[in-house]
Amino acid sequence: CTRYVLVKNTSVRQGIVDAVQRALKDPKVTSVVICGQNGKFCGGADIREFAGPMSGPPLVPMIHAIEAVDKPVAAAIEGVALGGGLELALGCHYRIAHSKAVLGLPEVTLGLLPGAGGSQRLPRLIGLTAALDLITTGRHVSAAEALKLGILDQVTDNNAVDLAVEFVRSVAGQPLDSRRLSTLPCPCPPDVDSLLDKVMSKVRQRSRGALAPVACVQALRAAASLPYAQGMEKERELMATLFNSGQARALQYAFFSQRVVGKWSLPSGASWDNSTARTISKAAVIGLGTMGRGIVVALALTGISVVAVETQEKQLAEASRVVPAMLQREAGRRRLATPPGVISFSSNLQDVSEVELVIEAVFEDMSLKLQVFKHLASVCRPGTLLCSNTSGLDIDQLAAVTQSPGLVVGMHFFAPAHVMKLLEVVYGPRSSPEAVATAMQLGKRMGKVGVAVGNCPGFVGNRMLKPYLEQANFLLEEGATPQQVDEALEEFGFPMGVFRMSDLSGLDVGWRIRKEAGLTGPGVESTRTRQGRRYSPLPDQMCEAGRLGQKTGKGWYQYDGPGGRVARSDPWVDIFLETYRAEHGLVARSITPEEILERCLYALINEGFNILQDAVAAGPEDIDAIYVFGYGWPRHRGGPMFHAGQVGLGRILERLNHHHSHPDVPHLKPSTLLRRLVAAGSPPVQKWREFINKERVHSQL
Ligand SMILES: CCCCCCCCCCCCC/C=C/C(=O)SCCNC(=O)CCNC(=O)[C@H](O)C(C)(C)COP(=O)(O)OP(=O)(O)OC[C@H]1O[C@@H](n2cnc3c(N)ncnc32)[C@H](O)[C@@H]1OP(=O)(O)O
Repeated sequence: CTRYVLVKNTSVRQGIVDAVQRALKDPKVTSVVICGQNGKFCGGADIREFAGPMSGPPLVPMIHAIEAVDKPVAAAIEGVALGGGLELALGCHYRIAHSKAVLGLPEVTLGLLPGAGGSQRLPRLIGLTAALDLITTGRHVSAAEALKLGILDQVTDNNAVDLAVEFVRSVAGQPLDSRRLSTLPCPCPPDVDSLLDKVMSKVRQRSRGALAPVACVQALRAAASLPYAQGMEKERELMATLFNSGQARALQYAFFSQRVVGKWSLPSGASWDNSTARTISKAAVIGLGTMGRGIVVALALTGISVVAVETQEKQLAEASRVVPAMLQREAGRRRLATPPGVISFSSNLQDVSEVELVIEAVFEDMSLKLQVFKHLASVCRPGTLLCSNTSGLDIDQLAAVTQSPGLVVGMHFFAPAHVMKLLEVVYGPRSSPEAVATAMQLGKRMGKVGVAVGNCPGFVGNRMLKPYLEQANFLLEEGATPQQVDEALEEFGFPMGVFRMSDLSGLDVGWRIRKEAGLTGPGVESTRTRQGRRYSPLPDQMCEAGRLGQKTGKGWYQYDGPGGRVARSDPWVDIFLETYRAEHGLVARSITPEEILERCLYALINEGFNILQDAVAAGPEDIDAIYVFGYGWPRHRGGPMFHAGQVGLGRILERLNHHHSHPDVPHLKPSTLLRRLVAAGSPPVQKWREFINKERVHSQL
């Protein structure tokens, strides 16, 4: 056995082709092991290569050549075998892995399918049913599961390369025909067509307009019904369509955005690589409503000891009963044998005196939060980090009532907090880099996508949501129905339209915020202009009528009683809207889905540009990650700012100008940043950060 070292600076693909050819020609070589460097087999193709023409030997013939070799070839899998990496391993005759290795074909998450033979070889190896699951979800599997599925031949806790070498030596000279997956039939269940139809309708429903999952099922149908060569032809055709689709570009952008946001920076120059995070082992959560309970579970799942405090006895009793069950369920879902963290419940704020970090999650009311922060400042030992789960209140105001404002940050979770991936980490002008670094690191430990954002009403996500909701309400005034608006947004790819979503979260949430802002409530005149701007009192009137959404069984839709989930249109709402329009002298007009999308989405995007201009978000990737991970923006559309680039900034500007000039559709004044970008020739989204920084230096923003 000779070890050929792949020369650095040569592309991996070229290196493999050369090494295999040399091994073939070398009579001393009886068998071949392909392994990776530094304990990692292969994470797949370099996604950045997809942006331009791919150079070097193509993967498909390379894998065919390996499969055709007449000496046994084994893949020794350590670390990861993902995408093209697993496809390469499938071309080998044997696969041997370390027990900690992770395998998968995640191409679907990048808008692609396993296009180097994976869609044809995997079902031939593990059967159509299991391959459909792995390929349409892109999920990663452990070595143990891969062994059970038949992807792997052996798994070891010791050195996988040594075992693979020993193994291929032992099989040298044995026939290899049955090991060449391309030559095997695809094991299928008897009712193959009905299985494929069922999976197709499931992925269509789940993926809401995404092309790749559908193409994956089509490729697997080919594997089930066609000879290998024709199946490969189908795989190539489907891959070519996906490869150049906007969706693949959007999903690949989303992959990198998720990683870019981890490299946070603050306007002060502090950043992820020059700030030190504290490692938290004891934390407290104050307030055990829906959000607080989810946060307790999220913390406990990371192994942190949590003091869970609730001063209302009834709420405390309920939380003490519900939270352990939630923890157990979530630990089971994550396949953890026992939940690692310890939770203690208390009604006494004094009990948080020994923790290193507190997350306040009480009712969204500034005076209450100020009271809690004052109390915490007196109870906690010096140096304790104080965080608020506020969804939009002023972090700086909270920091001002403590002795160490530098140790105060926002940690804005999204419901349910133990499930949703997004975490907005909100820094105020006085938040220290250490506090931001600690909150970001804690978020990462909880498996969240943390995004550092500046302090302004609503931060990033909810600030952008405001103009979106506002336009949706205006559209109702002008003649649309809640169903029409929701259908347009769901067709775009949102899991739920704006009105169905409002019904789910409760209409009273926004009502309370508007009351606090003095926009509605006793003594406020019922006009369509408030505080100098067009205002729609429609959602307030719904609340006044007791229609708070799903919880009351009635909202923009009707449900089968309080807590019902299935939304049905409600003639009451139609009459309510007609009466409202008549009272205000409004004449309903017909509104197209295009107008609904432009008015709602471009309003939201425009606010995104304002946020970038105000340096509340460091870059477009931050906004896009927030919308994809927290607000249901369809991932295959990249995020609102990426989408703006795909539509064309000139087009967005033109449509905003159009709607803005309409006398009854104000608030859509295009942002200065959008205008400056268009004037600069609409650079791609990846260049906006640089552009904004330059504009700022030259005081153009
Ligand atoms: C006319 C057109 C005709 C078209 C016809 C086309 C036919 C062409 C056929 C082509 C066939 C191609 C087939 C192959 C496809 C693929 O392989 S697609 C890629 C599949 N692989 C993946 O999706 C894996 C992605 N990566 C991960 O899941 C994780 O990164 C990891 C490997 C599990 C490691 O995780 P972790 O340790 O947490 O590190 P990260 O922070 O995630 O990553 C570290 C840095 O590495 C960068 N990175 C990771 N993977 C890739 C990648 N595949 N490509 C490029 N870069 C990658 C990541 O961005 C991080 O970078 P920094 O942020 O700069 O540190």
